[in-house]
Amino acid sequence: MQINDKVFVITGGASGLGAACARMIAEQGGRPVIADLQHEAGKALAAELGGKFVRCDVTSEGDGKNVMQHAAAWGQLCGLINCAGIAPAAKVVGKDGIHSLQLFQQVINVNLVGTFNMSRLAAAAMADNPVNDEGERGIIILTASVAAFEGQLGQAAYASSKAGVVGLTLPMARDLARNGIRVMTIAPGIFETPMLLGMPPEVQKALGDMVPFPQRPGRSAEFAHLAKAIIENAMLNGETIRLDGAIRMQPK
Ligand SMILES: CCCCCCCCCCCCCC(=O)CC(=O)SCCNC(=O)CCNC(=O)[C@H](O)C(C)(C)COP(=O)(O)OP(=O)(O)OC[C@H]1O[C@@H](n2cnc3c(N)ncnc32)[C@H](O)[C@@H]1OP(=O)(O)O
Ligand SMILES: NC(=O)C1=CN([C@@H]2O[C@H](COP(=O)(O)OP(=O)(O)OC[C@H]3O[C@@H](n4cnc5c(N)ncnc54)[C@H](O)[C@@H]3O)[C@@H](O)[C@H]2O)C=CC1
Repeated sequence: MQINDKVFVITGGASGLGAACARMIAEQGGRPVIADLQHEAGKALAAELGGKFVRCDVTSEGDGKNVMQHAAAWGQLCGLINCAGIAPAAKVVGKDGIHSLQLFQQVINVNLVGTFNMSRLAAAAMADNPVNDEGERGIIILTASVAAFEGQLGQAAYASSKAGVVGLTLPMARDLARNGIRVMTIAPGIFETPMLLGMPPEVQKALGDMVPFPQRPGRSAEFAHLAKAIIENAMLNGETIRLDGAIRMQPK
């Protein structure tokens, strides 16, 4: 799929990995539409990149439809990159007592249901595109996490939400093959973003030290680099790619 002059929606695009993807799309001559809750950061980045910002809660059908309408009004929507996500931590039974059911539902709702909501709406919008020389109409990238495979202590909600994203990848790719839309997932390891930097320094160091090589957190531009490769390689479909420096997370 070509990026130049095409519209790409990036959820969670106001920060971290999503912001890096919005920047990559702009650098490649594409038209990034940043869909995020963070109004100020989103508008500022959109202004810097010559993109657009649409305030959006990915769990909202109305917000998602509004994003796709803005995208379609700007040009040909050819891609969606789902980066919106939250990562609260709580043990099933911890010093503060039993894991909140509401918290579990919120994490699943944002990370899994929100990803599905935006993906189905983008797929419907892209299904009307003319095909390119590969027969493609669009590309959808989901963001999981290594926690989908090695969730740590306190990650019951987060890890299961990300395992759900991994599980969504192949059936959605199978469903959308007839529409010429590919679906791929990136499972990042430890990446230097506000989400990670919000953790205590000792936790950040412990995680960074777990990475065999390179022994450091990933950079957001490295995530965007893989997203670009996925967009441009028509043979990548229905799979989850770990981007993690060979980390295999320990219990804590
Ligand atoms: C303090 C850290 C804050 C973390 C904030 C979360 C931000 C997450 C951002 C992650 C970005 C996403 C990146 C990604 O996708 C890739 C990754 O996943 S990177 C890995 C990220 N890892 C985590 O997020 C780990 C999350 N888990 C935790 O932070 C901790 O497990 C948690 C804060 C949930 C609980 O910590 P803990 O200190 O162990 O508190 P506890 O409540 O479990 O226990 C403390 C202490 O209390 C006693 N106790 C506990 N349970 C009981 C019990 N049932 N009965 C009696 N006593 C109990 C006991 O003395 C405990 O001490 P221990 O040493 O554990 O015995
Ligand atoms: N930073 C890391 O180490 C890793 C991050 N990830 C995942 O990558 C994705 C991006 O994470 P980061 O860039 O690190 O985090 P971040 O916190 O920097 O960015 C997440 C963005 O999502 C937005 N968001 C949250 N809930 C939303 C909602 N309901 N609707 C719309 N936007 C919403 C936030 O406003 C924020 O701008 C997340 O899905 C996260 O779980 C996965 C593995 C590692």
